[in-house]
Amino acid sequence: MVDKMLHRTSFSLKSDLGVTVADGSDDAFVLVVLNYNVPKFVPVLWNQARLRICADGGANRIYDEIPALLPEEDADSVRERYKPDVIKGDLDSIRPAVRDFYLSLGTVVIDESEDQDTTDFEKCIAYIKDVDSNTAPRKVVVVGALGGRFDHVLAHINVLYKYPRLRITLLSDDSLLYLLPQGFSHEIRINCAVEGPHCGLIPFGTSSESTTTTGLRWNLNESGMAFGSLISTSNLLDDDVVTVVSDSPLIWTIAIRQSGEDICPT
Ligand SMILES: Nc1ncnc2c1ncn2[C@@H]1O[C@H](COP(=O)(O)OP(=O)(O)OP(=O)(O)O)[C@@H](O)[C@H]1O
Ligand SMILES: Cc1ncc(C[n+]2csc(CCO)c2C)c(N)n1
Repeated sequence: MVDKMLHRTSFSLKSDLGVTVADGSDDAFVLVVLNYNVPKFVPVLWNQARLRICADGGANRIYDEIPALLPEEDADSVRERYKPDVIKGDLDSIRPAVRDFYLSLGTVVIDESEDQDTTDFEKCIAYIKDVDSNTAPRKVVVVGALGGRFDHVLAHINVLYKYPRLRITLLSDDSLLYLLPQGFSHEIRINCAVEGPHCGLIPFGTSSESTTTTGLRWNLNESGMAFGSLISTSNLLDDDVVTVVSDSPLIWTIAIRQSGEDICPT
């Protein structure tokens, strides 16, 4: 009997209640900001996160783009309110003035320029795994993770495979994705306020000899999947619960619902 792993997108992207999810709650998450387009809902996510980490030049994005997303507020007070807890990386992209601004507010800045074998994103994930002492479930939401340079995007997906015990969600304005690790049966509870209806199951890295799903328009029934033959893209939700059983780790991806699309499938 394999254990069941439950997946649920518990964050909200729509309304800013100004509430941090309680530390220790199953829904608590760490927000990681990368150096790519900041999605418009980042201020909302920021307020729900228990810890906020910028990967090197991700700090420039917060400094420059959050005030632009909140144009009715004074830019300097927005910058003081949206202060990263930690900035980590090889620090070749953060502007000195941005580094000094956040240092003066008490942000912890960690320079690992001697490590040229792991990306700034992976350095942030290593911080969460090894340094963050919070005992809450290690859920991580990463923004600026999809789109942009293709080698970076592949490195982001590789980190999911390197840290299968962290529950890392990569997020953009259009999609989210996470790993369904090998050795579990997976139950994905759809949060229809945030995600759907287009979705996919991708055998990155390793092909699958046998995958079985329920809850999709085009289910797999002990089907093989591999690049060069079948991968499941442009699939659709047929239920608010999707189950996946596979002999391989798979990437689950689902569209972010755009405003105006609020229809749950059942
Ligand atoms: N063009 C891009 N597209 C997608 N992701 C990016 C892009 N540029 C940076 N990132 C992400 O943001 C993180 C911080 O980026 P930064 O610009 O500070 O450094 P970099 O020198 O490009 O990245 P690294 O030092 O990690 O190779 C990177 O580790 C990567 O995860
Ligand atoms: C085989 C191999 N390929 C590429 C790099 C380059 N690299 C990978 S991560 C990183 C750090 C970027 O901040 C750099 C420079 C390497 N080291 N080893």
